[in-house]
Amino acid sequence: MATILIVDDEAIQRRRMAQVAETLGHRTVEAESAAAARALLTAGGQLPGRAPAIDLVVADAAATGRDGASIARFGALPGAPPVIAAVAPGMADVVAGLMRAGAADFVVKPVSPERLAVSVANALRMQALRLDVLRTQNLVQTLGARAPSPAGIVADDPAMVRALSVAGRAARAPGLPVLIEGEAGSGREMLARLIHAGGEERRTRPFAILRCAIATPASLEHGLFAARACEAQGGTLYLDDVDALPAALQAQVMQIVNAGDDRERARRTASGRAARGDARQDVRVIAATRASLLEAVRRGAFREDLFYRFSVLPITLPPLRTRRGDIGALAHSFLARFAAAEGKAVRDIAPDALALLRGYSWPGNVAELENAMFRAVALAEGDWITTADLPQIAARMAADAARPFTGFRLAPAPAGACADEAFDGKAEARAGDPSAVTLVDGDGDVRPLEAIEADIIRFAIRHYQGRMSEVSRRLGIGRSTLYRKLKNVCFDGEANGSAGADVVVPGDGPGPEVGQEDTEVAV
Ligand SMILES: Nc1ncnc2c1ncn2[C@@H]1O[C@H](COP(=O)(O)OP(=O)(O)OP(=O)(O)O)[C@@H](O)[C@H]1O
Repeated sequence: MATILIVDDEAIQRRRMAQVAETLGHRTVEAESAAAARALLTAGGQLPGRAPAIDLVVADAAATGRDGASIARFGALPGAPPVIAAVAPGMADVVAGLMRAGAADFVVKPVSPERLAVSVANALRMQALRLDVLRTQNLVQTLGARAPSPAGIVADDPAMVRALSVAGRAARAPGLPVLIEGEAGSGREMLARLIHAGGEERRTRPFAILRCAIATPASLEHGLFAARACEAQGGTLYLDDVDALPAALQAQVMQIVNAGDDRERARRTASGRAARGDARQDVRVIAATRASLLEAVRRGAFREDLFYRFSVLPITLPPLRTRRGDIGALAHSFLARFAAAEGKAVRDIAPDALALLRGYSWPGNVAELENAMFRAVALAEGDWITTADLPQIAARMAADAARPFTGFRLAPAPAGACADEAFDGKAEARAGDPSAVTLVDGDGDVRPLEAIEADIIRFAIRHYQGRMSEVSRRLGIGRSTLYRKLKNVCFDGEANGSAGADVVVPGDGPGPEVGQEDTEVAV
């Protein structure tokens, strides 16, 4: 049940809306003017970032007069309750202004119960997400202040916001094992360090790393023993590529995980006496895998019971090519960090260079982008990063583009492939299908024109290696139209980034990694 503030100067209208809200199971508070509403909102501890006593505002646009926009703007503040504007029919111009100012939605009076129900449910859902993001942001900022790393987390994409939100939950449950799934370079280790440094109990303790795919079985066994006995004492054991862990050692990990479960249970229930139990077992396991662990279970290569233990807190990091909206923010964040570290004057990325970055498929994910920006900053001579400072990316795009474009593909992309994968060779390899633009989605329906257009523009950028004048000439559209489409159509993850989902935290320099006791074992 939410508390909804109804703002309307006509008592009868107020009551009508309040009744609808109450039939939906919500509590209501009423105000007859914008001033009265503001007083209620500020008195109730409604300052940005604080838990609201009022969860949602439904405000009549006419009643709030010129103040309608300020109420709507209030709704856009971090942590403030969302505002639904109630308008008379034919007030389209007012609606546009209110939505721009920050209103979450609008309803046309007289408000039907069904419409209000949908609008209220959506606004409350969005608000829950915003608050979750704020909490994650607070966690990240706390880390920035207390821990030397991570330098900055960029997560505009909803899937990344979700991953950070689960990471926040994991940090607050220090005994539970965590599984992070994602491709190489997608940020798995960074997230593991974030979880470690975000937990009160472990952040000052060691963060030990065991790289299962590159260590020999003997050194792995030694490393696991060392981690349990002393190296990761009271801290975190990060098992990179856990799917490569030999069966005998999986049993040992299971023991560590069981001990962690017992401690977590004791911590949550009572005095925590059991939590003090065997100090040698006090290690939290965070496992990472780039292959599907479920697949490994099916093959009999990974213990099913251990897989289920890890599945309590699974986090999936999406590959960079499926969250293109994050590319610009990541590139700028790396630019700021490296320019400061190298003492270079370069401050920004030229539009052509940014388009090049956004058009590339990034098989090496964020790690590859980080490297590309490091080199670009080293090469840059002026204020801007230009396409000339990204020679490797241009060359790889040229190689991509050298593959023949065979036309439109009517068949849907292979399972698990995103539209972009048609260009990076993966879909091709899996489906034996040449590079093509997909016309039909996985359900057999024709894809929206905008999505097909976005694929064609991305293809053209690759084909002409980011030479935007050539791209716009060949596509027969002006450069400004091309840039507008890049912003609004091609990379809609960025354009549609949910309000308040900006978790870009300023970098704190390329300092040492989390925890002075950071240790790498057995490799
Ligand atoms: N969302 C992000 N925001 C800022 N930096 C990021 C983000 N994701 C990853 N990075 C940076 O990208 C680099 C690669 O990340 P990380 O090492 O965590 O990847 P990984 O998945 O563990 O890959 P690998 O196991 O191949 O090293 C790191 O320097 C990390 O700090």
